[in-house]
This record gives sequence, structure tokens and C-alpha cells, in this order.
Amino acid sequence: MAGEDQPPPPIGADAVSQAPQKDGGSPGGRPLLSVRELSVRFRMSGGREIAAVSDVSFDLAPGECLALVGESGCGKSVLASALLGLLPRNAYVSGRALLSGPGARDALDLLAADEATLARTVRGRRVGLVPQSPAAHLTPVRTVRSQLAETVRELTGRKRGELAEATLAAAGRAAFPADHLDRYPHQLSGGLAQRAATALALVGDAPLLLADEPTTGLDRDLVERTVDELRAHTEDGCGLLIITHDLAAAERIADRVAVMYAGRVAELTAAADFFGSPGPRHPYARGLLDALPERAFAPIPGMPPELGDLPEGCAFAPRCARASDACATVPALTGGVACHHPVTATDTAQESGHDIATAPDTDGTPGAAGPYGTAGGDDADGTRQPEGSRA
Ligand SMILES: Nc1ncnc2c1ncn2[C@@H]1O[C@H](COP(=O)(O)OP(=O)(O)OP(=O)(O)O)[C@@H](O)[C@H]1O
Ligand code: NI
Repeated sequence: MAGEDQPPPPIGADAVSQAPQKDGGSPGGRPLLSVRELSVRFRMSGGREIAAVSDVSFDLAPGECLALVGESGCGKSVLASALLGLLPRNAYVSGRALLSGPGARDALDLLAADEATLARTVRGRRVGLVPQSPAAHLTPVRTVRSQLAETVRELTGRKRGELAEATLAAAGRAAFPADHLDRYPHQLSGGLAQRAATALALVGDAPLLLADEPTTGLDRDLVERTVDELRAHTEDGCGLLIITHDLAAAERIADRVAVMYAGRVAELTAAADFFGSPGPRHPYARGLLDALPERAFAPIPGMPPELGDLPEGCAFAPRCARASDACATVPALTGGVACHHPVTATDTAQESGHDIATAPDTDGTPGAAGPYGTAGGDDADGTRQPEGSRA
């Protein structure tokens, strides 16, 4: 997808590698973050291994917001922690996560960087993090004002005379009320602690922001305000990876959606297609959306598998109505979906009782070449051509 005068993306050009280009983006340019085959294994006592993240690949373009969604325990936070070198010692990480910089020489493989580099130049400066448990990340014995002021001084180099005002402005970006700045973390509600953590993460104006459940504990209007502020962060070309259970928040701000299941990306697609038409193509992703009260309100039967005891093949197969013998092998992410039997336009039409005369005859079997099938269903960027426009 690289433009003619641009170098190709550093690692492959495939379904994981491109975002819809928006104003301020760099059409066909280098991704800001290029993750390839990221896997994390936790080695436990007794030789047990937990496959928390498996073969995850995606790109994030400058100015893009990618929402990472999936049930509790599917590996979202571990993935974010791996990118920042924040995993415990029993975690074994493989793969690559190339973070681009202003110059070619500034590119850095986050997974290979040493602790000193991550601490001095990456965390807060090149990659901001809104942690999932803000209360645990705030220093308990210092007020929010003092923590925020120190972060502002460290990351922006503001002088003493400007610090008070800059601290106030930093709090305001995350809707943290000024009259609560002199409180200690234990005096904050969950939602306020969340906003304090968001304010801290935004200070450095890092080119990449990882936000892990940044809206937990917030009321709907604050959810919207918070995600809008995070989204605003991308207007200057910053990238935002938001991890969330809040699909409405994801729909509001994301350009693309990555659905994780049991440590793997099940689907990676344009948000407009995912939340609108044709909808998710992976049966799990579709189930996730259908479980919403405002949709079918139908939960996915069964439970996610233990990551320490994954079945062979597709981990979703035991819960999947579409599963067949083919699912004994792990499906690759092809055309944005990792499924041997992705949901097709025909299926969707049948479900809704419509007839679609224009759709090719697809049956969802591997290699089916329908508009939403595995072969030729997507352009490499996960965006879709209008029906009938494809050869
Ligand atoms: N330090 C650790 N040691 C062993 N296993 C771990 C460790 N941290 C996480 N895990 C396991 O890795 C898996 C993924 O955890 P993770 O926190 O990434 O889930 P998640 O998708 O963020 O869930 P949630 O939505 O609840 O935050 C889980 O099975 C979890 O138990
Ligand atoms: Ni998490």
C-alpha cells in the first residue's frame, strides 16, 4: 500500500497493515507502530505455560485510532504491557514491535529495547500509557497536583513559574476537576483516579498512546468526553491504541477494530464496516456485538478457554455454530479475518430475511470469494470496495 515515492511498510504489506487514511495521516507512509507476530508466554511453576498473546500482527498509522476489544482475559492488557516492557520476569516475549520516529534512525523495536532505553526515552515520551488500574499506578503518598506537576516538569521542561498553570491545563485535558488536585489517590473515586491517570498519560504528547480501559467507572457523558480527548490526541498525527470493553466508545472514536480471542486477533477491520454494514465476519466478533443490549442481547454460549490449556486449532471452535473439521487448524488472519468459515453477505442477508440478488454465491467455506469471504473480500487495508466494483 505504499505510495510510489514512499518506502514500503517495514514488514510486509498485508491485511494487518493499513488504516483508512484521514487528513493529517500519511497516505501509504510508514506506520507509526508495526507489530508482527507478537507472542507472550507466562512460565508458571510446575512447567505450566500460559499463552497470553499469540502471533498478533497489526499496524497503526499516524493519526489512527485502533480499538482492541475482546472478553476479559483474552490478552489485551498483556499485549499493551509487552509494548512498554512492563511484564513480569516470567513473561517470554517474541516478535517485533517497530515504533517509528521522526528519522529513520529513530525507529525502535520496543520488544528488543533494554530497560534503560524504555525508561529514559520511551515511556511517557514516545509511548504514553493510560493504565488499566490507575489507582495502582498513582503514587499513594503524593497529591494528584504534585504528581502531575512533576510529570509536566519532567516531560515538557516547563519552568517553575509556568508549572502551576501547565499543571492545571494538564488536569483539564482529562476533565480532572481543579478543586480535587490536592487530594491523595485514596481520596479519589475510581472515575477520578481514572481521569488523573489519563491526565498523566497525556502530558508528554507522546506520538503513540496506549489507553487500557480508560473509561472504566465513568458515567456516559464522561466516557464520551474522555474518549473524545484521547481521539483529539490523534489530530496531530499521533496514534491511539485503545483497549476497551465499551463497544459504544470504540464505535465513537475508532478507525479500525481488532477483536481478540484467546490471545489471537480474530478480526481486524474498519470500524465503519464492523459496527455498520456488513458487520463483523468472525463468528466470535459477531457474537460479541450481538451480545450488546441494544442489539440482539444474546450472549455467546460457553466460556472462553483457559489460556494455559488451549485446544488445538481454532480456540473459538468449541463455542462456534459454524465450526467444522477444518477448524482443527488455527486459521490465519486473511483479509482481516481469522476464520475458516467467516460470515458472508449471504449469511447476513438470510439472517435478516433479505434476498441479495447481487451477491455471488458464497458458502463460507475456505477460499470462498464472496464480498466478505476470505479470498478477495478485502483490500489489503481492511477497507472494502463497494459491492460489484471488484473484478
Ligand atoms: N503475570 C502474569 N502471570 C501469569 N498469567 C498472567 C499474568 N498476567 C496476565 N496473565 C494471564 O494472561 C491472560 C491475559 O490477561 P490480560 O490481563 O491481558 O487480559 P485482558 O484481555 O486485559 O482482560 P481484562 O479485559 O479483564 O482486562 C489472562 O489469562 C491472565 O490470567
Ligand atoms: Ni486488561
